[in-house]
Amino acid sequence: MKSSNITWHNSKVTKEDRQKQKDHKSPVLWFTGLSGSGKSTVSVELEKALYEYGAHTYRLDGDNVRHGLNNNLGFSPEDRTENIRRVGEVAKLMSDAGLVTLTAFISPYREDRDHVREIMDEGDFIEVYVKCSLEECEKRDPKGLYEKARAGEIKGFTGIDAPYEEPYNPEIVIETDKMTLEESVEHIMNHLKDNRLI
Ligand SMILES: Nc1ncnc2c1ncn2[C@@H]1O[C@H](COP(=O)(O)OS(=O)(=O)O)[C@@H](OP(=O)(O)O)[C@H]1O
Ligand SMILES: Nc1ncnc2c1ncn2[C@@H]1O[C@H](COP(=O)(O)OP(=O)(O)O)[C@@H](O)[C@H]1O
Repeated sequence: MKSSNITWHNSKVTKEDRQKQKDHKSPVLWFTGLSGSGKSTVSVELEKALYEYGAHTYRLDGDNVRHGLNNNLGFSPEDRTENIRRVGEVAKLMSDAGLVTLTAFISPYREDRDHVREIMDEGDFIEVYVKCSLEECEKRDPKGLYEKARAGEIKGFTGIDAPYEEPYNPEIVIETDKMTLEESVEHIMNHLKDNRLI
């Protein structure tokens, strides 16, 4: 809810100043996909590749942010929406700070991802659909959560008894059940270079 007693205070250093200083743009690469699809694995490798390329970057991850900023949120539809709303605002601040910002959240609801897109400056929001079959994600089950969900020990688990709404027009699709980790990272790096973002 907006309060009429809060007024925006402009800085003397602009987002464009910071991008010029860093010699790259500051897009938000929004990784979305099922649990176990590879959001964290790919974004960690991409972060390293961007760093070695000389870009200033930072990565936000669902598992990590839920230990701190969002440690009061669960997995109800409302809590997931609030999780994504908060992370979207933080990612916007990081983009404004001139960082190539990577976010790795299931972010299952189209409406929530579209809201983040809308608050970003034109061209800053790059939706990266980490596509992987539920069958493959369950086979991987890196944290044993699918097994717990199937056993009924976790209720409302994405893909099992909670929905995942696939992106309609993501800027990038990486199929981690068909592409190697290296191929995924290269594909994203090429997209960033081709679009003169880094
Ligand atoms: N019920 C339920 N559903 C889905 N995921 C669950 C759940 N409970 C815990 N976890 C673990 O939390 C990680 C997902 O957190 P996110 O913040 O990315 O989820 S969301 O965007 O709010 O939907 C997710 O991490 P990733 O596997 O990295 O996606 C899970 O390990
Ligand atoms: N081609 C691939 N790309 C990314 N991850 C892969 C690939 N093949 C297998 N994996 C494995 O899949 C799992 C993905 O887990 P994780 O990155 O935590 O996914 P998420 O963050 O989407 O939950 C990891 O154990 C990773 O080693």
